[in-house]
Amino acid sequence: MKSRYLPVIALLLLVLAPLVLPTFQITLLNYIGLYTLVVLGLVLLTGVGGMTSFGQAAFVGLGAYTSAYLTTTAQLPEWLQWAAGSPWLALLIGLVLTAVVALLLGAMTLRLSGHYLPLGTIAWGISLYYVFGTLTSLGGHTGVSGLPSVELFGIVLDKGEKMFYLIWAILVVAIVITRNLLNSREGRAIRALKGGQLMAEAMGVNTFRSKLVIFLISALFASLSGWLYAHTQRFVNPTPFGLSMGIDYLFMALIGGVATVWGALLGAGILTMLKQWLQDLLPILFGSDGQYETIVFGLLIVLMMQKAPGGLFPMLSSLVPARFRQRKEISINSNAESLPRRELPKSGQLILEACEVTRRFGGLVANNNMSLQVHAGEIVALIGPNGAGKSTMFNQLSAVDTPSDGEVKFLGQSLKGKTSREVASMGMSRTFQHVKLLPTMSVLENVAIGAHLRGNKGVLSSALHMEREEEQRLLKEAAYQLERVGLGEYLHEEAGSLALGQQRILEIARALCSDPCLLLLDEPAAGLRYLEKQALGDLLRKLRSEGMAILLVEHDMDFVMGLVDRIVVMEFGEKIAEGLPVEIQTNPRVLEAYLGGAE
Ligand SMILES: Nc1ncnc2c1ncn2[C@@H]1O[C@H](COP(=O)(O)OP(=O)(O)OP(=O)(O)O)[C@@H](O)[C@H]1O
Repeated sequence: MKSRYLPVIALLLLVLAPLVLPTFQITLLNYIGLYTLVVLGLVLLTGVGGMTSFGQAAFVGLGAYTSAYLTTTAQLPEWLQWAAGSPWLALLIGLVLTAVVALLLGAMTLRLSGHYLPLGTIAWGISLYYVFGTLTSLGGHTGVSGLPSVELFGIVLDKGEKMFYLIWAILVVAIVITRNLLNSREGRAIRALKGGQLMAEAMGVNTFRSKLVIFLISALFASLSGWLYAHTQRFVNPTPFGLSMGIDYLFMALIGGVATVWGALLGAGILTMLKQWLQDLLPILFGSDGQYETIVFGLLIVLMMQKAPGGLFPMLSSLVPARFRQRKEISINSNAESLPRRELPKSGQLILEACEVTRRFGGLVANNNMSLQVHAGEIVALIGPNGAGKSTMFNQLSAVDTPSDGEVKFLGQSLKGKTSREVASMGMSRTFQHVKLLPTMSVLENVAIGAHLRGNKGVLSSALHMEREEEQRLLKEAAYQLERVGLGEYLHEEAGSLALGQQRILEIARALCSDPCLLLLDEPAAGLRYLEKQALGDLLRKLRSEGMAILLVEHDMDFVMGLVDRIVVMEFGEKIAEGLPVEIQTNPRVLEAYLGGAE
C-alpha cells in the first residue's frame, strides 16, 4: 500500500469513529485528541528545541478557566461584557491572554540553561495552578460548572460524539501547521536550537527568538486544548492543570517519541489507554484499597524508557521495511529565481582589521596584542603550534567572543558590542574547528541554514506554507553551493553520515550560502584526502579571484604554502611573524618555534 494513502484512510476512520464506536470509546478518543494537542507543543519545545517544560498543564488551565469565567460569570466587569457568554470570543481572549503570559514567562525563563529551565517551568506551573485554585471568582477548588456548549455552523456540540469532530479537526490542523513549520526556513532555525545554537547564531539565526516562538506555539496549543476540554466537560476545577498533569504530558511525549509529531499521538494514546486499563484491571487483582496503578504505571514507564529511550514511535518505525521508511527527498526547483548577490568590495580593499587584540581567560593570556589585516581578493593564513591561540583569535574576529582589550573592525565598523548574528548579516561567515552541524538533518538542509538571512518569511507564512517560493530559492542556493564544493551527490544524505573531511567541506558550503565577503575557515583541510585538498584549494583560489577575502587557520603546511598570499604566525598568543609564504618558510623564529627547525 502506498504511504500517501495512509492520511486519507486515517481521516476516513476519524469521520466514521463516532458513528460506530460506543460513547465510552469516543470519550477516550476525545481525551487522546486533547492530550495530543498539548504533547504536540512539547514535541516542538522539548523534542525539537531541547527545552524541558513541566508547566504545560498550567497553559491548558489558562485556556479552560478563561472560557469558564467569561461564559459563566453573571456580572462581568463592564469592559468585558462584550465577550460574555460566547465560547468563541472566550477562545480568542484565552489565546491572547496565553500569548501574553507565555511571552512574559518565556522572556524570564528561556535564557536559563541546564536544569534551571525545567525548575523555572515547575515554578510558574505551580503558581498558575494556585491562582486557579484560590481565586473565588474562579470557584476556588470547587471549580466552575455550567459552561455552555460550543455552537458551530448552527450545530450545538453538546455531546462527546459531536465535540469529537471539533477536537480532531483542530488537532489535524495543528499537526499540519507544525509539520509545515518544521520544514521551512524558520523550522531549520528551530531545529538548530538543540545542539547547534552557536553555529545558528553565526549563521544569523536569532536563537532566543526561535525559542520564544516555540514556547509561544506550545502554550497556544495547550490553551486551545484547555478550551476544548472545558467545553467538552462543561465543568472545570484546578486538578487537571496541576504539576502532576504537567509531568504526565512530558511522559506522553517521551513515551511516544519526543522528537516526532506522530510520537505525540502515539504517546498520548498509549498513556491514556494504559491508565484506563490499569484502573480497570488492578482493583480486580489487588482489591480496591490502595492506588496500585500509580506504582505499576511508574514501573512501566521506567521499563519503556530503558527499552526505548527515544520513544516508541522511532522504535516501531525501525521495524517497518526499509523501502517504506526512506526519507522523503526535498525537491529542488532548478527554475526558481536565484537569490540576489552581495556586491563584493573592490580587490585590495581592507575588509578585516584586528587592532592589538588581547583575550585573557583568568590568568591565561590566549591572545596578546594581536594585530592583523585581511583584504578583499586575498587569502591569509593564521598558523601556529597547538594552543597558540588561533581559534581564540577566530572567535574574537567573528564576535563569538569579546576581546579583553583592543578592537576588531569589519568593513570599517568596530565589532564592539555586536553579536555574531549581526556580524553575519554584515557579510562575515565562518566554519568551526570542531564541526558544528545537525547530524540527523539532510546535507541540503544543513547548508540551507547558511542562507537564513537571505530569506525573510516568518513563522505564520511558514506554518501556512505560504513561503514556498522563497523556500525554493533558498534550497536552490544551498544545492548550488553544495555542487560548487563537490558535495552535489550527497544532497539528501544525513549530514552525520558524511566523512569528517566532507563535513568540513559542508561547513564551507553553508558559509558560502550566506553570500559573505569574508570567509573565516578553521582548519578546512583537516581530514581531507590529497585530491579533495586539491579541489578545496581550487575552490578557494576561485573565490579569491571573485574578490572574496579569506582568512584560514590550518596545520597542513603544504596546503597553506601553495595557496595563501600572506601568513601570520602565532606562538603563545602572540604574533611572532608575518609575511609571504617564502619569507615565513625561511624565518628562523618560525622555524624554531613552529616548525621545530625542520625544513
Ligand atoms: N574558554 C576558554 N577558557 C579558558 N582557556 C581557554 C579558553 N579557550 C581557549 N583557552 C586556552 O587558550 C589557549 C589557546 O587556545 P586555542 O584553542 O585558541 O589555540 P589554538 O591555536 O587554536 O590550538 P589548536 O591548534 O590546538 O586548536 C589554550 O591554552 C587554551 O586552553
